Amino acid sequence: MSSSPEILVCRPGQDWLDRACGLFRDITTQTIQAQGSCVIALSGGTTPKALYGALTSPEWKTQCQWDRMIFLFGDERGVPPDHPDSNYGLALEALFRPLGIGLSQVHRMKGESTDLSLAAADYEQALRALTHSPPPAIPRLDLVLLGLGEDGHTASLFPGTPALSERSHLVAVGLSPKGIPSRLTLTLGVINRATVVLFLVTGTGKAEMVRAVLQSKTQPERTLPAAQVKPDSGHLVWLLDDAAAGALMR
Ligand SMILES: O=C(O)[C@H](O)[C@@H](O)[C@H](O)[C@H](O)COP(=O)(O)O
Repeated sequence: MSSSPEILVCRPGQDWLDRACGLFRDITTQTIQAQGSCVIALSGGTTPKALYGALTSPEWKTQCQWDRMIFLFGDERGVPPDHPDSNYGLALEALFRPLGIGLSQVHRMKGESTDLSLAAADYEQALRALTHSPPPAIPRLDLVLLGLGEDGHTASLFPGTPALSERSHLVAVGLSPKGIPSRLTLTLGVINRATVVLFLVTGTGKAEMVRAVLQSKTQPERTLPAAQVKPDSGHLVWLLDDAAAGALMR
């Protein structure tokens, strides 16, 4: 079991973005120095858009070794890549294209599949092949970026859903709150095996959930997926802006 999470708090906006970019640069550079490449699972939602914009800015884009990175996704919505909700679509437009990252470095989840269970199995197979991790090994990703939902979900692991309790598969089908198969997600086994897990959380809307996950004394890990992210031996970092951290000091 790893030590307790490292919690970093910055002023909102550019301070938070600069700290996020600095962490991304340092983690990827150290990993590439040590092993020649860095396998990263990108998070979804809207927060990554600001991060990608900062990483592709003149200040940061020359500080990372992009050609040594392999990009996976922590989760994907059940939509085609050109849909506005696609996590891959956002990364393609805001990160991969601007940086000229070759699509051979990118492995997307096929959210458009009419059979999400098959898409999950395919992604699991690709993940195992990419990381040379045949069953029963669990791939060790170098960096997993995560966001936090206001209900405590992370990736597409929603409270009380089968994907959250999935222990034998690396990738599962995420159910929408209405119970409709609508997403693909890495499962906790993969996430908790990572060398570094970095939560990127901003805004007052997340403050109460940040406090519930990080400070609650009533065993939040029993119900809140984000509280179940406890890397086995890796490093867990929460990068919060003042707004998201606002309830921690109460
Ligand atoms: O595909 C997704 O929606 C995400 O992976 C999800 O876990 C996201 O990270 C959180 O819901 C936070 O989303 P925001 O960044 O939009 O607040």
